[in-house]
Amino acid sequence: MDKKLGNILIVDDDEDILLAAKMLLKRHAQKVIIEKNPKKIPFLLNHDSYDVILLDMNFVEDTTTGKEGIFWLKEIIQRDPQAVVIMITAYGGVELAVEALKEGATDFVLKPWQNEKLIATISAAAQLNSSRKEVTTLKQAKQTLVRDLEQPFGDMLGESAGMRNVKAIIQKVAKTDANVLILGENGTGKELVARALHKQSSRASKDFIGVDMGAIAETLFESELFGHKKGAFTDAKEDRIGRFEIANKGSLFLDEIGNLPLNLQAKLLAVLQNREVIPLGASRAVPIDIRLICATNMPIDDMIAQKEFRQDLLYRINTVEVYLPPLRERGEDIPLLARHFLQSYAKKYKRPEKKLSAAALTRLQQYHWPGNVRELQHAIERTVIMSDEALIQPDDFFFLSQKQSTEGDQLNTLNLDEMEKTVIEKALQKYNGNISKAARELGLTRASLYRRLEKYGI
Ligand SMILES: Nc1ncnc2c1ncn2[C@@H]1O[C@H](COP(=O)(O)OP(=O)(O)OP(=O)(O)O)[C@@H](O)[C@H]1O
Repeated sequence: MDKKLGNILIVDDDEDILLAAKMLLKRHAQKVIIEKNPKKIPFLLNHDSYDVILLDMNFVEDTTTGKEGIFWLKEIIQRDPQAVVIMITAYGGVELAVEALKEGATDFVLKPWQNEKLIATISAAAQLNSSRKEVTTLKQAKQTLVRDLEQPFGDMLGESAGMRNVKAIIQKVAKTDANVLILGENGTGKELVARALHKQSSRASKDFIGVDMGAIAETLFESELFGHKKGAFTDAKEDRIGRFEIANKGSLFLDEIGNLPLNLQAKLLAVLQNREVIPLGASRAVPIDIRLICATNMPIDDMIAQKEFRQDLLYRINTVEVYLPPLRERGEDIPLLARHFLQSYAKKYKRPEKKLSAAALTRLQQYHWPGNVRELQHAIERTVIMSDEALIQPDDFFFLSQKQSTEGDQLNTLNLDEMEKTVIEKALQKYNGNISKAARELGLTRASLYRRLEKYGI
């Protein structure tokens, strides 16, 4: 028999009613839970989720006014505004029914009930519940998609040997379903490559869903990726679908994969092997069909040697590897990128288009760009806003390293890590410890800056 009524909870202080309802409904429902004592309602709500709740209007303490029923109805709705509650009463005056409906009840049945009528009422309520769930799921999927669409995403520029190599790999693998791992420092264009892979793949008409593992609290990784059922943990107030499910049939981009803790690496590996996810608190697995693209700026081979990253997971995610060289190693791309950013920011800020003097260009090519293309982009953006001249001169650019030298506070090391640490400290000093401002100045995301603070113990 089709158990389409789902999970039903019945709360009534009349044991005969409870047993009769259970006998009748258990043939149509997946599970029927009965309870005599309404005070158990909070406990029951915390421990399971119900598609429909049948609630008596009158309990022994207050037999006719319906106040106790309304009180428990409010309790239920407060805990779960989506709950579908049908009130039962033998004293079902119209007024009481209307009051219950106003308080959020879905429907009303009178005792003694006709079996067919009761089933029809519950069936309609269960359908309403599943529509509500569907709407919530769609809303969540839409929010994620809108966020992704809002991300700036343009063409990938660059004619250096390094960039030509990157574009050639993209062309070869985009059409396959091979898992791709993109390696490169922050701001080198890893996300751009991931999007290009999706755009040129057979999944292009489906979704590209990105997850920045560096920006999610460790405790939320699992629910974010795999989803959860209501009640799976304290804050799980409603079902939530994970990014794997949202990306189904499309591409899933896991940025900063090096941040995934070891226990979750094992779970991710199982998902990739079995091609299905089990949301937290769920008993059934959901099949998934995604193309996985991962990226990291971390030295993944060192992490494997240190046993911080699983070798077997690396083999799963790096069928093809794409390496993005840092901008300082592809200086010939700088003029092209700089002109492109000059043009787009002039348009964005409605400023007349400026040109770069030869000296300014040389300066850009000599700088070491720790924040790579993102830093160049921000440097140009600032110049477009600040400079009034049509021809941009070297002094129109502000770099952290320039500031240091004019302050007589030069870096006395050529060790990249030490340089980076010093530059980060300077940026924090400049902005009185404001992470967002320092990150923006450095051309890093907040998450990347946090990781570096941890790395250097700042
Ligand atoms: N080759 C390129 N052509 C044009 N724009 C680029 C190029 N590479 C990077 N960008 C731009 O630079 C910025 C940073 O790129 P992206 O976010 O892809 O870098 P990332 O390596 O993923 O950074 P992170 O490691 O910090 O997440 C974006 O605005 C992107 O559009």
